[in-house]
Amino acid sequence: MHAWGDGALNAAGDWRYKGEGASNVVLDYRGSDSQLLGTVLRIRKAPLRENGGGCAPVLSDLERNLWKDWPAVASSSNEEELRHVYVRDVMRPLLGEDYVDSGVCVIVPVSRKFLEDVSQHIRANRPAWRAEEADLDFSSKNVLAVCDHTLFPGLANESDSPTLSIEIKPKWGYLPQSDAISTENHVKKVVSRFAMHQLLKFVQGKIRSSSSYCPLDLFSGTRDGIIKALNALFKSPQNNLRVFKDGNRIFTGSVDGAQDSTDSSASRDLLERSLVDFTDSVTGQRLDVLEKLIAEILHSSETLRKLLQTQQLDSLDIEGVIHLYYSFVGLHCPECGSDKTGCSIDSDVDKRSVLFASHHSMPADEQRRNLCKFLIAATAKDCSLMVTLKPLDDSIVASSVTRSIISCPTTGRSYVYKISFLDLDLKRLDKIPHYFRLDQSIVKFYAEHTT
Ligand SMILES: O=P(O)(O)O[C@@H]1[C@@H](OP(=O)(O)O)[C@H](OP(=O)(O)O)[C@H](O)[C@H](OP(=O)(O)O)[C@H]1OP(=O)(O)O
Ligand SMILES: Nc1ncnc2c1ncn2[C@@H]1O[C@H](COP(=O)(O)OP(=O)(O)OP(=O)(O)O)[C@@H](O)[C@H]1O
Ligand SMILES: [Zn+2]
Repeated sequence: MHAWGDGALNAAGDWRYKGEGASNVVLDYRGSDSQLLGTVLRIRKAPLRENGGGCAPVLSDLERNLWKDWPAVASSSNEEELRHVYVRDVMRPLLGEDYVDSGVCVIVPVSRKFLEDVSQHIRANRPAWRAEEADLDFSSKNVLAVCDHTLFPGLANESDSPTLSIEIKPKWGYLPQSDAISTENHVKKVVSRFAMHQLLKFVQGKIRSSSSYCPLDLFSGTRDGIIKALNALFKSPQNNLRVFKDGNRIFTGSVDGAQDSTDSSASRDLLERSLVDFTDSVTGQRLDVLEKLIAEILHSSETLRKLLQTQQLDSLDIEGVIHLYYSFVGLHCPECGSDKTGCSIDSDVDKRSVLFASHHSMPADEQRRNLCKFLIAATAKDCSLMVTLKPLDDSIVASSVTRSIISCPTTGRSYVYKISFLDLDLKRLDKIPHYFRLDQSIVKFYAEHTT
């Protein structure tokens, strides 16, 4: 990767808006320095209105204690270093070295002027609702430079065939079964978190219609389940699916300002047309072919299984973890039923009071390790997976011997592909009360509106 010197980032105009989430804006390089092609910058955002949910720039004393099993994480001195070492030391060993490229991540110093220029330059490309909520964090001294996973660096010059990238944000792939879940919230054990959250998002006006995508299908371990999930994602991409062609976003959902669900058939038609040089099939069938091809790749790979295992590190559920949190931070637990249920005749409440008392009296180190597992799982429930493919033609056969190759189950055409995880940021300890409130809102709202 490029040797970044002081002031390597001067020309804001060389960097193009590629996308953003709640916390970061990502730019790809469009300038003339060939060494920077294939690099993206990931720049932290800061909320425009302080909403009380903002994070401290680096770890608090409590968090340093929490993460002490990973010394480089605990001693991080700035946000970019924290992100980098958390991916390298915590997430990469869990998800697999082949799919997490923390090795080619560089922390690059930036000036305030560069960040301000970039902010101006990308304004028109940002979805209005994102721009109203946050701008770049102009106080950042560094940004992260990482590999652009929508491209195959090195293969671009060898072949004219297009590179396609499918980015999926899978969300929660399992149903929690913890004893800490109250009887009144039993629905959590049978309905996916994603489906329940859709209802709340719809009423809050965050989505225009409910998606039929079910993460349980994606993580089912079956080809048919994966195809069913992909089919629903293409019909209702929301913020769970994006497609890039040669690094340019060509398909997305409402989060990026695109039409959603019932309106997305027009953009699906456009996508079909963009696939003309990618699959060997006729119009009307290309998306089907693509879905089966992606399903084949995901089914034959260990990535979804590893991701699910990492999500399942949360075995106590937030209804159990909230008690560990209050003990760990040394505050009175406002959620605990133990002081309110003395006269209860409900045996579920009694049983759970005993369970929560045992959470509060758990040895501090065990509490700490369970909190770490919960937060690691939270990262795995929010990250994205990018599958990038390129038709394998004679010009790249020779250079692809060490790469993964898949044969399309419908057409037999061969593709070189890679799978990468994105957005493996650390979730902060002080977000746990928010997780509890959100969980309760989602499940209560769902229960009220479906019974
Ligand atoms: O809480 P959730 O499940 O809604 O997830 C949030 C995401 O909402 P989603 O439901 O995927 O649309 C949310 O995504 P959007 O902003 O809705 O695109 C963020 O990814 C957020 O993470 P962070 O604040 O960047 O650390 C996510 O927060 P975390 O829960 O991962 O901390
Ligand atoms: N290394 C990369 N290569 C190519 N595209 C990327 C890369 N990293 C991020 N992107 C694009 O930028 C978008 C935003 O990045 P990212 O998911 O890291 O933001 P975030 O704010 O952390 O997201 P979230 O809202 O999930 O917390 C991604 O959805 C993806 O489309
Ligand atoms: Zn408690």
